[in-house]
Amino acid sequence: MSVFLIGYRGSGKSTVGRRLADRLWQTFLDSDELIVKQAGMTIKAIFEAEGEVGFRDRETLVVRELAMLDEQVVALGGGAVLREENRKAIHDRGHKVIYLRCEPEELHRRIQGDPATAANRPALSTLGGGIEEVRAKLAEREPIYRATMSAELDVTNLSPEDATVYIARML
Ligand SMILES: Nc1ncnc2c1ncn2[C@@H]1O[C@H](COP(=O)(O)OP(=O)(O)OP(=O)(O)O)[C@@H](O)[C@H]1O
Ligand SMILES: O=C(O)C1=C[C@@H](O)[C@@H](O)[C@H](O)C1
Ligand SMILES: [Mg+2]
Repeated sequence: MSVFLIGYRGSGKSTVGRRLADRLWQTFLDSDELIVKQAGMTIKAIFEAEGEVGFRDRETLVVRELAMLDEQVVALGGGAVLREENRKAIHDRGHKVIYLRCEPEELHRRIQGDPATAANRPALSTLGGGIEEVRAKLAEREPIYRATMSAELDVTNLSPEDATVYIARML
């Protein structure tokens, strides 16, 4: 069994995932990092060259590989559980899925405060990646995150360290 962290961009999946893996003495893997490594391109460049569908196809292959492993802490991309086949790959192997829930305003603050990552992430709609997009996409996705998760943690007011401790206790 592995632990998969899901949630919107900026919820802290990569930050908390790395800390949680250290704490559990497990390996940390990040689907976005694996996609970038395999493609040899940034996520933004993949979207530009292959469209969102091209990126999602790559993501599906990576999720399938990740779901085969055990004893890992996995941070998934913000849209990685949108496809039914990805959710099924994770559930079929009985992995635990933690949804890092966060208020849209705080997500937006964190995304904006991380310009290096932001430069490599494409907008997801014609709303252009700002607070309006975060609100709209989160409202659309939250039911999917919740239908996928084993448990939810509201990280809006938690430091990465506190979020890590809470998840370790939940597990
Ligand atoms: N609990 C937290 N409190 C405050 N800032 C945080 C917290 N967790 C993460 N951050 C900051 O928010 C930014 C985004 O975090 P991170 O990259 O871990 O998010 P993510 O969920 O992996 O996003 P993405 O889906 O884009 O990969 C980083 O600058 C990080 O330092
Ligand atoms: O929310 C999303 O759809 C995305 C989130 C990021 O983690 C990346 O996977 C990519 O930028 C798409
Ligand atoms: Mg990340």
